Amino acid sequence: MHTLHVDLGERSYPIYIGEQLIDRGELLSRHIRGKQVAIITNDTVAPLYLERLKRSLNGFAIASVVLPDGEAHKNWQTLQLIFDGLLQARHDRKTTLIALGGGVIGDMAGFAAACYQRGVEFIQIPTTLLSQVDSSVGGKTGINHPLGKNMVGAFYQPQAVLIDTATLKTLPPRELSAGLAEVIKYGLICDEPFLGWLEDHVEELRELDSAALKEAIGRSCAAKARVVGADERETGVRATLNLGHTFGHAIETHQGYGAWLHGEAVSAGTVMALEMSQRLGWITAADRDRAIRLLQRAGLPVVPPSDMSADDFMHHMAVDKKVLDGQLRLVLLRRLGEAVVTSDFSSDALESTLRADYGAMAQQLA
Ligand SMILES: NC(=O)c1ccc[n+]([C@@H]2O[C@H](COP(=O)([O-])OP(=O)(O)OC[C@H]3O[C@@H](n4cnc5c(N)ncnc54)[C@H](O)[C@@H]3O)[C@@H](O)[C@H]2O)c1
Ligand SMILES: O=C(O)C(=O)C[C@@H](O)[C@H](O)[C@H](O)COP(=O)(O)O
Ligand SMILES: [Zn+2]
Repeated sequence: MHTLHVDLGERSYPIYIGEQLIDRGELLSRHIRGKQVAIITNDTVAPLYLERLKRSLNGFAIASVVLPDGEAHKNWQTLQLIFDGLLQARHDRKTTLIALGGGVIGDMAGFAAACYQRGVEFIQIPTTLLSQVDSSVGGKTGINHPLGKNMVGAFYQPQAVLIDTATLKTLPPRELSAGLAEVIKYGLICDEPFLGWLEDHVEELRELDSAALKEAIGRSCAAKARVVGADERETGVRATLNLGHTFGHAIETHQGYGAWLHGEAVSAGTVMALEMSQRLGWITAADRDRAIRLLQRAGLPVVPPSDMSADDFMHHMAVDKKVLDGQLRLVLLRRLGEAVVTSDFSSDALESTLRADYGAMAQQLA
């Protein structure tokens, strides 16, 4: 087992990475204050891992809340089911919520923990690649609004993150690829050597090679912990973790939550951010194409949905959380391995980015 730390003063916590950690009850127990535990999961993950987790929490009074699966359920109605379950089981202020699942479960369970009786503790047990490399770390919790992605939520840090890499063995390949979009993001925004490593190991990752997975998850979590430790509430550098997300969230909202996976939308959005960075003369066409090729090799879409117009993008991007005083800010690349958050671009540059022929670009590189 490998342990990393998110350094946030009194809100600091460990990230444990290893195989079969779900069975390590003694590790989890260190982070549980009271006698009550509520496991929040969904109807896909529950049959796979819920009983094992319950067994390893021997001695605690355990309630479980099994939610309907999917991004389309990341909303108020589903959140209410968590509160219903906690109240029905008479959970008090010393209860600990455990999020067992992907990013949807982690974001919702974390938000429920932030709200229930004005705040109870929670632990993340992420079971998708995306949640292991990104969403379980950093304390962004929340739900979607029909008008915008993750528009209602709270910054609320977990007590611990327990990453059992063996859970990835049951993950569908499409979901694994979606997670790779966020892994590649770290290379692009802050770690160019990692990008080179990913170019050498992307096939191994897709084949679930355990050494490669451990390396990719460890390096991704270390990057995320570093950024979050420097800027917990996104007043500066943390916004670089949003590379590709302004375009990507527009895709997710416009297509209907769940039609495009988050990682898929981030991948196409990253291509748009690369294109814009190239149009501004910050990266070369060769840099852009290098990154697009890696996304393609990861099994990710690199072309935005054909039914989305430039106006559709502008409409959804206007509610992005990085918009300040009505001004759109985007995460772009100064070079591969260095991101900036900027509003320093002309409307022409944005317009031509939205109208670029991504289909032709993808075909040429495939
Ligand atoms: N809080 C953050 O910092 C942050 C960061 C990135 C993404 N997110 C959010 O995370 C969500 C996406 O997360 P995701 O990609 O994990 O999607 P997800 O939570 O929908 O999980 C993907 C699918 O995999 C299933 N699944 C989970 N673990 C499994 C396993 N081990 N075996 C088989 N199936 C399994 C799920 O039931 C689901 O069907 C989005 O809502 C996104 O906004 C949040
Ligand atoms: O942790 C962060 O900060 C991120 O931006 C990570 C993103 O991958 C993630 O999708 C996040 O939920 C997006 O945040 P939002 O504030 O744009 O909703
Ligand atoms: Zn993301």
